[in-house]
Amino acid sequence: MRTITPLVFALLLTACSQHPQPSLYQQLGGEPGIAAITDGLLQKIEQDQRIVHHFADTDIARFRRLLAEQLCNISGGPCEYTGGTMQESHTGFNITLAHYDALVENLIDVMQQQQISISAQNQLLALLAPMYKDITYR
Ligand code: HEM
Repeated sequence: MRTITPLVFALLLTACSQHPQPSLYQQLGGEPGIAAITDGLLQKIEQDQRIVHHFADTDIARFRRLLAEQLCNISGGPCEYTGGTMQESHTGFNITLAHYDALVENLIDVMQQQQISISAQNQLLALLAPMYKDITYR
């Protein structure tokens, strides 16, 4: 018994350490979760007078597809992002930091409504935050 107990303990420890943490993609609800976040964000943008004008000439179906691809890709999901770079896609729109903050505020509201954990929300926001340099004042 004395020799078996440490062995069992070691095996249990190994099993625990090999149990993977859910990826951010999984924490966001996988493909259906990201589809719901994207749709929710589009609805919020549509109602937000601070930023809706930027999308007046945008092909919304294409934007929806590319945004979902990008959220899937950066959160570790099995998707390829097929859109343009953030810099080229946002050039000429005169997007300010206030516009950027408005969009992020909408995204947080949507994630809150979808009951995404605060930890997962923060992980996604941390991935998006550095993009502001490529999106604003272009
Ligand atoms: C974290 C922030 C953002 C992310 C991740 C993001 C992501 C994207 C993606 C993936 C696209 C499609 C790229 C393509 O057309 O190839 C796009 C396009 C676009 N984004 Fe953003 N975006 C962000 C912030 C903003 C903000 C703050 C605004 C304005 C308030 C904005 C306005 C637009 C517009 C108008 C388009 C469509 C451009 C067109 O019609 O060709 N985006 N964005």
